[in-house]
Amino acid sequence: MFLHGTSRINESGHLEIGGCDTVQLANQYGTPLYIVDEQLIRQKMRAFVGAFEKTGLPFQVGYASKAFSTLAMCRIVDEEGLLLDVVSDGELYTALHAGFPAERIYFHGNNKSPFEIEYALDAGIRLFVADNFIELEMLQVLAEQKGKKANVILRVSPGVEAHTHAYIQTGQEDSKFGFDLSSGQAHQAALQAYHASHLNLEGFHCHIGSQIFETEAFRLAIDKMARLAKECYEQYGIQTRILNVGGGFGIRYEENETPRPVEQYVQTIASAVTRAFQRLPQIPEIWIEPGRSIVGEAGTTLYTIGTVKEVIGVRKYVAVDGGMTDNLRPALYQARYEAMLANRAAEEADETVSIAGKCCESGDMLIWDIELPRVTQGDLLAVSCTGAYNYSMANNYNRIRRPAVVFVQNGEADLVVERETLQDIISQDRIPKRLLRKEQVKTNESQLSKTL
Ligand SMILES: Cc1ncc(COP(=O)(O)O)c(C=O)c1O
Ligand SMILES: N[C@@H](CCCC[NH3+])C(=O)O
Repeated sequence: MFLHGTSRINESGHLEIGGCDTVQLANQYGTPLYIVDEQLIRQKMRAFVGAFEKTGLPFQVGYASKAFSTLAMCRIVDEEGLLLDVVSDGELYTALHAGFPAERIYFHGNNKSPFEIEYALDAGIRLFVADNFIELEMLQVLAEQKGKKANVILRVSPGVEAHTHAYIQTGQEDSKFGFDLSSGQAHQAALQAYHASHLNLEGFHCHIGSQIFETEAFRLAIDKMARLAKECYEQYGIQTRILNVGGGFGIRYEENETPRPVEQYVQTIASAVTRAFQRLPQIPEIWIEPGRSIVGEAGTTLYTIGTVKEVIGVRKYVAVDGGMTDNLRPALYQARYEAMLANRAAEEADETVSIAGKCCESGDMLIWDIELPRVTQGDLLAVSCTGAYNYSMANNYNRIRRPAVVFVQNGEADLVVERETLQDIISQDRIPKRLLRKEQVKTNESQLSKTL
């Protein structure tokens, strides 16, 4: 397994992250356990900011909450001075509850509800990334009702196909996200927003997909967005003050993968924007909003190995105490991960096994064909690079409890999300009166009265 950030193999032959022995973490917090290397997160954020500072251009780095959102994470994003991208009332609530300043939060999403829009307007967020005509109308009406002006940038689908899994491509024309560029919808939306009495159009947004290794797709998208900005300026007098080019920068899940260094993505974006906007009155403030490239490599999931089944002459299945409930990505995108035995990290691999999850789904396989030392029940498996879209996509399939999350740094571990309890699993359930057994009626009613 490729070791990221502060991960190393310590003198006991155990995997250590942030100065904490993962075997001790497993004993203390149980498994499955998400371990997050706080120093690596901060380092990634600073790398984006530092790379932009070198360009001398106006910029803002945002963090896409969808990759991993908790109260503690919002505190770190705030301390590092980034903007925060949210896409739901839940992400907004988390941010505000963490004390994240509303004026650095902006709201994404292709189907924002009236409640979400009102909540965000009341909170006084920085802006909305408007996705479609119905939303523009809702924003105008709700802002007017509140006697406010809503700042907006328009999400545009630029018709650029990035080379990544089809389910995480978003910039192509046939997409559920954004105003289509080629049919003239984006121009029409710009005109509508510009003339709306309670909207303040500040610019444009595009996001071409996720886990992108090439830089060419970003350049192509920026060229198209600059053409849109130029046409809007020349035809309607609209000035583009912000150009948000999204996130999507690839990371190294497997040792043989070679994503570009952050500086290279930033350099490409900065020079593409400078060149493409040279005939316009001003270079817009460049925004990016990475998620995966900030938290992905910082996460490691620790599992306990349970059963082992050998299909003679075919394959050995090694089952862990989690699976598609804590990491949906292999089942959803055929995503590949690397792993090691955390308690025997220095030992040589001597067999090929496949790692199965514990859900009642044949597709619940975390890793096919991985080389490991001969495993036994009770060994600890550490799967690397699980910081992004793991905890945030975790679910309770089979009524499995979602794991705890610990942040580690300088030898200290802080529990930032508690493991769900069995009580949590039924906490939202209600039994209708007609299904209650006699002895349950009283308890249920007293519970209900407590909730009401
Ligand atoms: C609009 C938008 N911005 C930002 C992101 C974050 O992408 P990534 O985590 O690949 O950086 C996404 C997710 O793909 C997205 O849809
Ligand atoms: N959830 C996806 C990426 C996010 C897509 C959001 N536009 C993944 O795990 O890779």
